[in-house]
Amino acid sequence: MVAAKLKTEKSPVKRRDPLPHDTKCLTIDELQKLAAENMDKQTRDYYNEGADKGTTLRENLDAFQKYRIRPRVLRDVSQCDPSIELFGKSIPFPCAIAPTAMQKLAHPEGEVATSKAAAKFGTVMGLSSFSTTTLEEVAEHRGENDNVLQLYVFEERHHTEKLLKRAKKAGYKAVFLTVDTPVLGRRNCDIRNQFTLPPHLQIANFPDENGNSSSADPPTSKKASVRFHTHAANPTLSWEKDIEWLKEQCHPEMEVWIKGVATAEDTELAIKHGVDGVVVSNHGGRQLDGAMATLDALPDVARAARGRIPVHVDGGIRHGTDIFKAIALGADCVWIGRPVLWGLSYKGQEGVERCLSLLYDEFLLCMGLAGVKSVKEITKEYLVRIDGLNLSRL
Ligand SMILES: Cc1cc2nc3c(=O)[nH]c(=O)nc-3n(C[C@H](O)[C@H](O)[C@H](O)COP(=O)(O)O)c2cc1C
Ligand SMILES: CCCCC(=O)C(=O)O
Repeated sequence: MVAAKLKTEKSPVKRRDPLPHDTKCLTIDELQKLAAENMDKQTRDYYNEGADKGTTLRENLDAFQKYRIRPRVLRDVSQCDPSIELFGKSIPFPCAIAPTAMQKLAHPEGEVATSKAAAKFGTVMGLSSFSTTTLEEVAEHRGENDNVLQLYVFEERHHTEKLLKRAKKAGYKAVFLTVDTPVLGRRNCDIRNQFTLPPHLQIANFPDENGNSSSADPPTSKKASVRFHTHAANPTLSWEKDIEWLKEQCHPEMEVWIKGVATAEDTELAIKHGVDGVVVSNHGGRQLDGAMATLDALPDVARAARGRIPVHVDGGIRHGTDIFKAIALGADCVWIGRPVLWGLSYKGQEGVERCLSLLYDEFLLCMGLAGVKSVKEITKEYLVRIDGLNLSRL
């Protein structure tokens, strides 16, 4: 009698309606295989490769296998709530869409399809500066959703200034300054394939003097004002010179986050310089090959932040249990890069929804089976680390 009464007093947790199963695509690994069938070699290589020998790309994935979950039982998990708050709004689970460039290579609707999927699902989308759709067009499809703009601060500041004004006007919530790209990582497949955007696609955010969007021309071309080969990397960026400037351009309308932090020292500096949040990232293993896996870097960053700013992480997340482990090691939220591109390539908007939905279902299942009812309950108490044959508590 008492138990029944207690149950009715609980506020019911609104769960997402599950998508009907796609029996060909029940895991992110299957999604990757299905996507590969729809991409040409240049696109597949560009999306999937890591820098140099691919060590960091592999370790981003493998790092999750160093941990196992310590499930607790008899906890009444009938009302699990996987939602969190991001930018002051509730999102269904602690997972958002990382910015990835040139999404029309994956699907003709490109970034618009991703924005629609994010809106329908209710999570935040990160848009790359090097998108094949303008930031305004992407924003038109975001519904009630928040989007953030990933930023490369170019040596010619005026390009960045213009972009920031447009982002503010279009209602972007934050800019994520990518800081792991002072020089461009070595991507051997792209070199071999002589990677370039097909002529019908443009880097849409940077029109040339005649108002035409720039294409990803080879570096020899003089046509475009901003080209990703020449502009993504900016070796001159520094804490002192650029962060203050960026905050002046963005605040108070847009938050300033730093994407690509890996150490406690840089986390301290980020806080000292007044940034609003950090993303532990190594650019999906596409920049410094031999850098730490992001999951290995995360605990140090989270310890240094001491809850003063949010700490997010990306890299190698391919299953709901990976999200659980990242949260347990101190992340407030994770971002996913390649799985979204695979979803896009598989079925456009529907494929991205499928990708998010698979991860959501897996995460919710993991919470229930591990015995936690809310995301804030997920702590390192729920993990053990595997060292050879030994399991150690954290
Ligand atoms: C094809 C591709 C393009 C990317 N483009 C950008 C970009 O324009 N800006 C950026 O900051 N990060 C970019 N990233 C990195 C992602 O934002 C993210 O850090 C990474 O993909 C996370 O790892 P995951 O792919 O294993 O999830 C890109 C990643 C990929 C795979
Ligand atoms: C070439 C740099 C822009 C896109 C990017 O960040 C990536 O491919 O990782």
